[in-house]
Amino acid sequence: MTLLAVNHLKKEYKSKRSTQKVLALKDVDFQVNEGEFIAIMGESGSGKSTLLNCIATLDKPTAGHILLKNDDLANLKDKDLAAFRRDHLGFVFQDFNLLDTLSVKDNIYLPLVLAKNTKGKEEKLAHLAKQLGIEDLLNKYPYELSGGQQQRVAIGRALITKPELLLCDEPTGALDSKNAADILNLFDECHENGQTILMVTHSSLSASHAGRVLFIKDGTVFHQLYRGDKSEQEMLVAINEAMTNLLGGQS
Ligand SMILES: Nc1ncnc2c1ncn2[C@@H]1O[C@H](COP(=O)(O)OP(=O)(O)OP(=O)(O)O)[C@@H](O)[C@H]1O
Repeated sequence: MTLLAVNHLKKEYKSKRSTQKVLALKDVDFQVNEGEFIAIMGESGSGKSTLLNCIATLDKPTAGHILLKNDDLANLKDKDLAAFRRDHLGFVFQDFNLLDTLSVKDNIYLPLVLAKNTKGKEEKLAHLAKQLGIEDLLNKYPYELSGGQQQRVAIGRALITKPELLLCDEPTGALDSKNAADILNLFDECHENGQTILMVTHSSLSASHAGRVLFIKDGTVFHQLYRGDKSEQEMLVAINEAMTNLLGGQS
């Protein structure tokens, strides 16, 4: 079943200083099925973050539509956007974005507290903490943790509401290769548990964990690569080939 439909999305930015316009997205069109793990790749400036921000309702498209479970995001009123994000989306960013004044436990609880939906929070936390391997960290503070540990906590915070869609922007960008691999294995597990994931990344290695990779160029999806029966290693080779052929050598 289609969870997310991005229909002919266009986003134009008007420059503040000149009358020139920047066409960040020209015509982006794709669908995401429930349970898919999709990576979005493209050169710097190709519009990946713009696309993610539009899906996250943090930015408004100039034209086109985004539908989550057939509901058009354009119909959401500004005052309802924060609640929409809280109730339907999970976010994982490159720089973790945890609150240093809250313990790990309270960081993870935060979306439930904001949604006034704290019933059964202890069981939810216990389940996630086990899955994420952070059971011993719950009473610590973010500044006491390594980058990899902080990202685990951020994933816990993103997943505690059981969001329909997990949006990730360079989730391994600030991590060393060992921690990045651990986080990617966690995404694999989440995916196996049925979580739908959309991940923007520059990293072929990260993208090789996805079931499908969308390559963005000139404001459109100009190529898609399906994992199919390929191993991670074979997918990595295929992604690097696609990048070399289609983007002109970016790795
Ligand atoms: N708020 C803005 N105002 C004006 N132009 C913008 C704005 N945000 C993005 N752009 C422009 O839109 C285009 C796409 O930017 P975007 O950040 O989406 O690219 P990206 O693929 O995410 O790049 P990177 O990989 O470097 O993060 C770029 O030309 C950028 O300069």
